[in-house]
Amino acid sequence: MIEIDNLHKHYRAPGGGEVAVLKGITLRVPAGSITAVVGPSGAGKSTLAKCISLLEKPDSGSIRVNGNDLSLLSGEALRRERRAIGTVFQSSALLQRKTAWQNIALPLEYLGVVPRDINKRVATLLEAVGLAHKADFYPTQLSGGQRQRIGIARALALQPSVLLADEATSGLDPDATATVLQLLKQLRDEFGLSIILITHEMDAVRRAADAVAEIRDGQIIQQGGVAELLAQPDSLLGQQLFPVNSLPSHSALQLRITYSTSKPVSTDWISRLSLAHNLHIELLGGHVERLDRALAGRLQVAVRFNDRPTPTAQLLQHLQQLGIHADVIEQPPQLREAV
Ligand SMILES: Nc1ncnc2c1ncn2[C@@H]1O[C@H](COP(=O)(O)OP(=O)(O)OP(=O)(O)O)[C@@H](O)[C@H]1O
Repeated sequence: MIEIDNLHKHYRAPGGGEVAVLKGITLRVPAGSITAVVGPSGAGKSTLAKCISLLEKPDSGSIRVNGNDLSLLSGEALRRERRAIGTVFQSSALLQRKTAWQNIALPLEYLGVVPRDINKRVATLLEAVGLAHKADFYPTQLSGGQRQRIGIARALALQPSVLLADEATSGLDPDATATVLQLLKQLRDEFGLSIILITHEMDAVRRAADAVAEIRDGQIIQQGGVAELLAQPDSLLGQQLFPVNSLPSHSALQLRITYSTSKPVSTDWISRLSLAHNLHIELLGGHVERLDRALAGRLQVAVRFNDRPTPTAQLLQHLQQLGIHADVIEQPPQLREAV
């Protein structure tokens, strides 16, 4: 578990004066979960990453790992406790003259771990990241995704309870990205890690994160569980996670659909609704996806009645029973009268 409370950090501006970069960041990442931190360029994400990995000292606030406040430490105690946090960056930063095996072994050698234990630990880690067969390969002989997986194995060498991944999938192709994200989820579950995923890729957030926090101008402006945000019709983060680009449609009842997470949504709801109310539905745009723990969906649809229209309120109520929240975006005049 990592608990970040009211973290502040400023830098000296080159022309004099100070720039406040983090203005009271509070974030909790429980063991066995992945929280993504997103936000525009210059929002303070890297500064937050540097504070969490203890490369920068925050001005005030606390960073507690399993209850231990790391922001208060310095010298030997800081060096010792830094092990609680493993980091992996965009460029995996592997040493080019060392093999995958040697790169992973390095932090253990620095610590003076005996060779027999190093062998065991490196073998376990190579196995965990699925690259036991690449142990003797040099970084230049590995693909970008494989390098990143070795970087993750090295970050885990000292058995941290927190893994900080700063833009760990940026620049990787879709397959390599998928493999790295899958690995992070597997490590979350196997080792009960608290993972902080700093990223600008909403796709990565949707696929891997349990929760997400958006940081802007040094402050968290929205946060919550990914599934919950997707189920909130007006959540801006939810809209960024599942952008809905709709086709235009005229003279029809247009609905914005959001799948609930509290109630299972039957995947055949369109047929059920069509049969019950003698209507047909045009799908104008949207996104439905099975996330780790729920079915999430945000869609825009046009509803046309074949015969006598059902009052809109009744239709919305039926949708609610099917686990679907609907907002009316457009309603033709003849339907307004039918309500
Ligand atoms: N060492 C420094 N000295 C002065 N200002 C800095 C320093 N490091 C970062 N900043 C400023 O702090 C702000 C936040 O930078 P930071 O790198 O944390 O943003 P970011 O969200 O990671 O952006 P990006 O997504 O582009 O990497 C920026 O305005 C930047 O100019």
